Amino acid sequence: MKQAYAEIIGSRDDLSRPGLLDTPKRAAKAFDFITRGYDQSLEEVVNGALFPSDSNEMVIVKDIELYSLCEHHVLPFVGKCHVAYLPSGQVIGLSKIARIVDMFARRLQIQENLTTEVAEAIMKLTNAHGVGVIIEARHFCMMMRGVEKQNSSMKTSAMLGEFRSNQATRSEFLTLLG
Ligand SMILES: Nc1nc2c(ncn2[C@@H]2O[C@H](COP(=O)(O)OP(=O)(O)OP(=O)(O)O)[C@@H](O)[C@H]2O)c(=O)[nH]1
Ligand SMILES: [Zn+2]
Repeated sequence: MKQAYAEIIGSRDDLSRPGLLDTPKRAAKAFDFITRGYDQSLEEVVNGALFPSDSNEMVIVKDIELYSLCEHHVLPFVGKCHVAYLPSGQVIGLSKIARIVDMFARRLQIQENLTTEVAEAIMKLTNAHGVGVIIEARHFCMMMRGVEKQNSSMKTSAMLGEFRSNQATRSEFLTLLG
């Protein structure tokens, strides 16, 4: 990876100037970090944090900040993720929802797939009656280059189980999000 960065940066600038000497190494380390989701698995991230519970009321975790990379341009898209689920006999550790979002975000992604992957993972793990995920994000490939729109954002949702089949559940989610 370091070699590849040296080639890319060297094609535009003088790699031997002091400011750039360690840049391929740093950039490789940074890329490794921001794509570390490839090295993680759901089991490892959740670490068994599922707890029996009789609660069957909606749980919402909102405003989970999100940093991902678009798979088309390898530029960041940045925003917020909101996750809701209807427990069925067990609840998941609160922080694990954010960890699951991070695991899928720290890969090359498109926003639609990221949204669905988070929803399906939580559904599968918790066996919930339903899961709803909404992501709103700004894409640097639309801001720094290309069409150069600074203020547009993209909103995507994935509704599974009761969030898809039951209009009242979906409405409660959207209302509670405010
Ligand atoms: N649906 C979707 N599209 C995305 C996402 N991230 C980037 N894109 C789009 O992917 C498309 C790639 O289009 P291309 O025409 O192949 O690439 P391009 O010439 O760089 O396109 P422009 O960005 O329009 O300059 C662009 O329209 C991007 O806006 C995403 O998360 N979801
Ligand atoms: Zn892009």
